[in-house]
Amino acid sequence: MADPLNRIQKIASHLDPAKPRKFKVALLGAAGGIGQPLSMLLKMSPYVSDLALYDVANTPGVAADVSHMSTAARVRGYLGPDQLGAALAGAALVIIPAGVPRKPGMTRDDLFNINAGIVRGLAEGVARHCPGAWVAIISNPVNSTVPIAAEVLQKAGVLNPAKLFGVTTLDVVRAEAFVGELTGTDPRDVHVPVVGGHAGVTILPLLSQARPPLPAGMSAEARKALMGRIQDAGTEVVQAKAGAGSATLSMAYAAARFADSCLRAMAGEGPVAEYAYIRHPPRLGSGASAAVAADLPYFSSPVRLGRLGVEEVLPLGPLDAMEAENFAAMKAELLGSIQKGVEFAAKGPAPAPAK
Ligand SMILES: NC(=O)C1=CN([C@@H]2O[C@H](COP(=O)(O)OP(=O)(O)OC[C@H]3O[C@@H](n4cnc5c(N)ncnc54)[C@H](O)[C@@H]3O)[C@@H](O)[C@H]2O)C=CC1
Ligand SMILES: O=C([O-])CC(=O)C(=O)O
Repeated sequence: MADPLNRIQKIASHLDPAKPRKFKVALLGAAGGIGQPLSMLLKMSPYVSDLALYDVANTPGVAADVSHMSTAARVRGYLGPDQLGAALAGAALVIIPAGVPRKPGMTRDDLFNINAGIVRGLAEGVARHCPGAWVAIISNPVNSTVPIAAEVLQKAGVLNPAKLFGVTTLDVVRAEAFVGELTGTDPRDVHVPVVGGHAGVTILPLLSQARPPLPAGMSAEARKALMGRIQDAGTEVVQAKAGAGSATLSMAYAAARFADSCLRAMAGEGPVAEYAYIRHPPRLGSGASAAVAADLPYFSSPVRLGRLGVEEVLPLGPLDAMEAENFAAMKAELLGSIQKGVEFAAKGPAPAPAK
């Protein structure tokens, strides 16, 4: 068990009293199924000085409601494109869950036609109003929306791949929950790397690296079924909600956890270990990550976050036969989704000017 005094000293040695420890966070899509509970969780964060809640509908009510919580973060609501600039100005972290969710029978890619344009417009706003911010994209299909945002930021000359993330934390959270249930362990003590992308076969849980390990007697079929459950967990929720949307509460939990990692890293408490869908290489990484990058320009990877964003991309570690087979199977789909996003950003109609 870590010595708490050592931990405090380690944190203190990273802290620079001249550097800020609280930050403005802008949440775009704040009135939605994810946005509302995430607003509440962000209002509880000790790292948030200002919480800007932006949406095209209903933000005055959400902001009024959340602002009555007796925590320190100052809350303001922003409604519609005319107020996007004010919501973003000064933001250190922008979280984007804006867009439509799936209904039963749809794939995440079926959301592309609507959500691609939404993310492009909001990324334009980031480029104009807070070009140095960290940007965390939740809107699906994440495998394509992150490349779209990257292209928009690149065109504007402000892309820093170390600060652009697709949020895949929900996949990690689910793997922790399911492995915890299976092994009778508190999920907070479970560690399962989940890499790749955020749709079906592109979600690759590395169960061979699970801690605690899966039961020794677990059959290959049972391991495959567990991998399949993690990959299809989003669909499990979509079907259970039967037309009323997709995961919102577990996603808000996952996004709050990812935001906490980003803010702790910004505050100088790094290195903070995370998984996120990033453009490779955000920095010159290890040999292993460079090898991944050669084939797949975007990949959800184990990373270490510091003040400047992704400071290190860690190797994936050894894959067993089932994982290696899945890795090979994901490549074509992931590359296709990345290409679709890049082409959309390059060829699509010019976005409406962000205000
Ligand atoms: N990355 C992940 O692991 C997950 C991603 N998602 C995705 O998150 C997205 C949001 O899901 P929900 O919150 O359930 O949907 P929702 O429909 O409940 O909320 C979306 C919100 O976005 C707002 N919005 C639409 N266009 C906008 C714009 N141009 N600017 C600002 N706000 C805008 C809507 O007014 C609405 O309040 C979906 O695309 C969903 O697929 C959902 C769960 C997990
Ligand atoms: O499945 C969906 O459409 C929403 C999502 O990304 C998830 O729950 O992982």
